[in-house]
Amino acid sequence: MNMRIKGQTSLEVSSVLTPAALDFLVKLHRQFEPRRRELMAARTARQAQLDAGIKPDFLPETAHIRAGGWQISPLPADLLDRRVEITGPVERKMMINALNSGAKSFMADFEDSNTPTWDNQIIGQINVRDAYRREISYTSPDGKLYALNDDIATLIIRPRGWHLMEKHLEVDGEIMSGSLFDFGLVVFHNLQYRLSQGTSCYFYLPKMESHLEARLWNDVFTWAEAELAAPHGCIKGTVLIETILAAFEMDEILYELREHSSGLNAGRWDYIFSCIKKFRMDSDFCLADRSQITMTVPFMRAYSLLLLKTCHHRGAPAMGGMSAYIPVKTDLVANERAMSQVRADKERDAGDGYDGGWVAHPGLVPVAMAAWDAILGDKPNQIDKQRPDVVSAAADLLNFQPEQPITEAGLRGNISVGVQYLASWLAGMGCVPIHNLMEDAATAEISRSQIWQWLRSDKGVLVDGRKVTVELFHQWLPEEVAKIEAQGRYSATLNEAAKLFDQITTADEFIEFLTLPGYARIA
Ligand SMILES: CC(=O)SCCNC(=O)CCNC(=O)[C@H](O)C(C)(C)COP(=O)(O)OP(=O)(O)OC[C@H]1O[C@@H](n2cnc3c(N)ncnc32)[C@H](O)[C@@H]1OP(=O)(O)O
Ligand SMILES: O=CC(=O)O
Ligand SMILES: [Mg+2]
Repeated sequence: MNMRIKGQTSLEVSSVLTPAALDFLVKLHRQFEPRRRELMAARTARQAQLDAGIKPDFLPETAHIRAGGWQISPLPADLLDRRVEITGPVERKMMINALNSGAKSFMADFEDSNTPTWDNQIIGQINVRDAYRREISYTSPDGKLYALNDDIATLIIRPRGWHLMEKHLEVDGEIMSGSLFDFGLVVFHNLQYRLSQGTSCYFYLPKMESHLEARLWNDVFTWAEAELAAPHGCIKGTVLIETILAAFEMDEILYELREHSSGLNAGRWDYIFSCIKKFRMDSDFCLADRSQITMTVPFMRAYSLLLLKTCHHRGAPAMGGMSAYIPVKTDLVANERAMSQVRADKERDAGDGYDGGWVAHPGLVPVAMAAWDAILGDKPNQIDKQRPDVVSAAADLLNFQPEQPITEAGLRGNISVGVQYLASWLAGMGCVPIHNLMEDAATAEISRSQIWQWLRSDKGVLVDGRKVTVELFHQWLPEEVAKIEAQGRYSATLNEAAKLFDQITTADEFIEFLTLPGYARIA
């Protein structure tokens, strides 16, 4: 077997990377890595078209799929009611808290909220394995014991996106895809066990840009089922629609995965990032401060309603995304503001027809539950609620408003969030509270890509008339770093984070994902 483990070895590593598991990963790599590479090259080619001013539209070659009367296969019983889904990194204590939170389902995250250090990936796999078997427990340094309740959330796993690699494992001299590594280990160690318990392995599939990428996931699922002697269609995947290009291919994505589909989710934060990234060279494109880009601005509303309509037409769950507001322990007024923001967000999604939505924190489960209970009552979901009234044309999806205000506070906020998040990420924590909001890789991407774009666009002008320039950025970057330093946060990684933030913001070429140069810097 031509394979090399480049990460540190330990008892934990050997318990995950057993000879049989490695054999499975090697086969998975050989089978699918060439197609993954082709699809990454196709992303680059598509970007060149966008840079040349060719606007995305619904695909003419798949019109027959959009017009067809097909539906996705029936859902398993434990995916019928997902009215509240909690999410969080694959950290042991948090996984126990999430499973016990009262939410119907829990997305354990190897992606946006996780720094993919070797340790996090391997320990995360152990935590997932123990959670599936209900053998997960934890004692905190101060002696508090964590164990599972009788009634726990259904576990759903989010592997890394197609662009991320696992540099600690080489097959035939090539480093392995992070998606295939995460997915492969989860199903290899757990699928047969889950089936023996009358359930299965369920996934969230992130950051796809086309239905051909969904076809690759579908083929990976089918291959894994055959290899592990599991019934075809038992693995299920919910696709995050979190890129502007995928919004034009929602029917096609559901169609590709129709025997493995458990619906779509409106991944709002990466979606906003994707809009900025894909139209970065469009002189007409510019978005206002990050705080202004809410779910009710025209292009976000068009996307969220189209997702809902598409899912229900195909008998698929439509899952809402995440408000970034989190409980504020130290300030009652700020806490009540956060709760009412989350309440409004969930009530809008539930009222529109969504079948459930994400929360970032156990303290938000009751608020979200109340919003869906009020609409659903005893029904598990509202997939039967059709939305023929929704018409989201290409022009609606591309109606990028508002362009203003861009403010000093918005620009400084983006610098502060970007640097703090990178400092945390480099220290191994992929999700943190900053300025009382949940920040993860997707929200931080918005902050840094906005500045890149404002620097280059004629429209990148502050409300007071000042143009956003490299000089202004270089004046405010050290000022914001000094404020973070004064709070004593992230001292070990702050300088490196500030340097990296400066590089990716001022680089001539747009860096596709901040986690790519970030990954080169972690062990
Ligand atoms: C764009 C996207 O991709 S969204 C999906 C990715 N993002 C996420 O999954 C968000 C996950 N959330 C989190 O990581 C955290 O809630 C944060 C970082 C936002 C806030 O963290 P903190 O400020 O440390 O939370 P806080 O101190 O209030 O935590 C209180 C308790 O709740 C637990 N907790 C907080 N969030 C979660 C969670 N999402 N899942 C499980 N437990 C949680 C903490 O572990 C802590 O437990 P303890 O009292 O037993 O020690
Ligand atoms: O993954 C979710 C998002 O909003 O991004
Ligand atoms: Mg995302």
